[in-house]
Amino acid sequence: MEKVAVLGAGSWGTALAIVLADNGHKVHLWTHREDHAEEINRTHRNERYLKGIPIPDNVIADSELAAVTADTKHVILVVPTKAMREVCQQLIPHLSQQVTITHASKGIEPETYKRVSEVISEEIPAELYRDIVVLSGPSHAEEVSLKHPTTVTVSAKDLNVASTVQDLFINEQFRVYTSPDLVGVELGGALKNIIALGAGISDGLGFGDNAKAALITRGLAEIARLGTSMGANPLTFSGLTGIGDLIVTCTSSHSRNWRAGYKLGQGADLDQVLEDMGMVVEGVRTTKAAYQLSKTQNVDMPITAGIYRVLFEEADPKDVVTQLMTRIRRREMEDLTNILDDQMNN
Ligand SMILES: NC(=O)C1=CN([C@@H]2O[C@H](COP(=O)(O)OP(=O)(O)OC[C@H]3O[C@@H](n4cnc5c(N)ncnc54)[C@H](OP(=O)(O)O)[C@@H]3O)[C@@H](O)[C@H]2O)C=CC1
Ligand SMILES: O=C(CO)COP(=O)(O)O
Repeated sequence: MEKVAVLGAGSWGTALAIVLADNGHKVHLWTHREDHAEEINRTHRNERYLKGIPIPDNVIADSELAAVTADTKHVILVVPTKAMREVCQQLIPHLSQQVTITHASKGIEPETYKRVSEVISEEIPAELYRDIVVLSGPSHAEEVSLKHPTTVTVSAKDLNVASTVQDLFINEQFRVYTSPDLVGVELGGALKNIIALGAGISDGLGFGDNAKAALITRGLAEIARLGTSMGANPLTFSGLTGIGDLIVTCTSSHSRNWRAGYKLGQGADLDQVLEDMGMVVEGVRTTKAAYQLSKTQNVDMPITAGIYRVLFEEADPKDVVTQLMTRIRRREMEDLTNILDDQMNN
């Protein structure tokens, strides 16, 4: 059994800490607030982030990074992507031996367009870690903490290191696969949040299952287009971290992205929605990043562009739906039909 440091005591950090504790590991859960650590240790609950869920005794919360990281080979980073650079910088002085860094955050940094593993590798000197692993897939913290069956994927440049993280987390309720496609796994997890905002907007406008299915399917098409242009394997998007996470986030009221979208569809103001949520809604920043990326990569992403206009240009969601539905007529599998056309003509 290992000592594992989990950095970030929100819903996902706490749920992953519980999985690790269930596997017999000694888990040190870092929160940047001393009163939060004290409350978790006293009540064995994290009521604000995971209501009513008991936290096992082998999870110890702490606000001191030195104590959390001492004698550990595994550091799990689970803070919102916005906080990732800052937390990495705080972590550096406490890394006395080479660790495996796993992150479970889902986002892309606006302006730099960096994936989370790229942000981590920019901040933490390479000699301080073995490799950077991503853990992603369809996994709402609320259900994981209830031990409902869940499947996720881990990926890293070195698949042997990803396998050690698979060993750490896997159990009868939490099945962990490995994948060699780090780029695809990270991008699928980040980009699905944009489409989940769209699915929420669609539901908030009162549309039904047809619209939702259209968003999921056409959303996947544009995620795969951008992803492959950035070096991902297109097959990854038909897996857990692609379509799997897209389905769970677009159809579940657990999803903060879906819930934020739902309120926007009903006419609420974005700042108010984010304030009321009290938890991270990663899709907002990632929409900005993906919208910028679609331009630099010259990739058509009409749904992302529409959601960008709703979030940042005060577009009326109803008008955006009309614009999407009245775009120039297309063939459905544009890339596939282009290939077939080429084959027929040669
Ligand atoms: N929730 C889920 O089901 C899943 C979430 N994820 C991903 O996990 C990541 C974290 O999400 P989640 O746990 O849900 O987020 P939450 O909003 O539930 O919690 C965020 C946590 O991060 C802390 N935090 C925020 N800023 C900082 C900072 N600068 N330094 C230190 N700690 C900070 C918050 O502290 P404070 O309380 O002080 O604000 C809080 O403990 C996201 O990228 C998300 O997409 C992935 C899969 C599932
Ligand atoms: O990524 C998630 C489930 O896989 C959680 O999604 P939300 O951040 O929208 O709640």
